[in-house]
Amino acid sequence: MGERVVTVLGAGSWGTALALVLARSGRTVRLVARSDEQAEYMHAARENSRYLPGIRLPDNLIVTANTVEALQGTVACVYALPCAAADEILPVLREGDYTVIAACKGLHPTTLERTDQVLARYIDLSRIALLSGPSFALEVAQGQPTAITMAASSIARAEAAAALFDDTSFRIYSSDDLIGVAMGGALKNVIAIAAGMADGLGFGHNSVAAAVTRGLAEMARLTSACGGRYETVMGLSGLGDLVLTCTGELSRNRRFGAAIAQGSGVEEAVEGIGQVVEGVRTAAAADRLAVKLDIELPLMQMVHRVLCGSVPLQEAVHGLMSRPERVE
Ligand SMILES: NC(=O)C1=CN([C@@H]2O[C@H](COP(=O)(O)OP(=O)(O)OC[C@H]3O[C@@H](n4cnc5c(N)ncnc54)[C@H](O)[C@@H]3O)[C@@H](O)[C@H]2O)C=CC1
Ligand SMILES: O=C(CO)COP(=O)(O)O
Repeated sequence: MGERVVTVLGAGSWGTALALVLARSGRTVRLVARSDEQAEYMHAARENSRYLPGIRLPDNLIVTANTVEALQGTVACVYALPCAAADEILPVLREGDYTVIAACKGLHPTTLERTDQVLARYIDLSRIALLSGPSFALEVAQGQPTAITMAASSIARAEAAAALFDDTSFRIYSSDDLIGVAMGGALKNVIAIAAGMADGLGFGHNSVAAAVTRGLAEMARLTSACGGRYETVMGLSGLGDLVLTCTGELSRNRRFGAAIAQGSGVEEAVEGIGQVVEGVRTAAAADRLAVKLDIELPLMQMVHRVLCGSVPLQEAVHGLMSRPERVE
């Protein structure tokens, strides 16, 4: 199976890192960039200098901008683009029998759909898998030990998708809880924004620990209400990724929260980071889901209110801390 072709859509940080893992696993990898210019540059320089500078692209990793050609004869297609691009890109993947592995993390801000639901609008459930868990692209690209989860509608399908990645530094656990894995990856970004805000306000470790723990309770509540499993939230794709992004300096969502606390506007903070910050859209979705499902998500809803300017950050902190005390 060493010669099998895998296509990766998205030559940003995560797509490039996953393409590197697949190439190290012996696959022939076609990495699809957004423009011919970007593809030609990366292909010639053997580097993604904007997103992962200094990391060499091996010869079995081909960079192209032609999605249709890149999908010919492929056994799997990894969707490693921001969630916002899904409705533009996924129709191209409708035909074909290859597995589609979505590696993006977010909830749709208006339809409130999870990644697996967005995919299911275009692709048969038997072809869908989700890859999610604590995995900063840079560390993955550097070959540092990483453990992550592959979910599909059955364990056998998840294992088959996981088997494409055969790099010992990239250890994949399997799950048949698509809902739980999709929710964990999306919601941890909202809590990471809160943790970044606490940091930006000059608060210490106590506040981050509080955000992680109470954030986890909110993630479990919302995931259960949507039909996902509590144990999944406690695993790599939930708690694992939550801890990583709430504490790791590499997290864009965390850095975004810190920039907001230091006075940046939302657009300015995203621009400053220069990469996707999925938690902004997901905070809006979580806020609406809380209302729709009649459940309490104080931290996530407060993040959304701060981001849309309806509550000043200092007032949000006071509001959260002065809620009636309750049994844990
Ligand atoms: N970077 C990381 O450490 C990880 C990222 N993810 C997830 O992977 C997804 C992608 O994130 P990153 O690669 O980090 O983002 P990024 O900001 O590094 O790169 C995004 C790439 O998508 C391209 N792009 C954006 N909109 C497009 C469109 N409409 N059509 C074609 N190309 C488009 C951009 O040109 C860029 O190359 C996100 O959902 C993120 O949450 C998941 C795990 C780790
Ligand atoms: O999802 C990630 C790591 O698992 C990356 O998080 P950020 O998008 O916050 O950088």
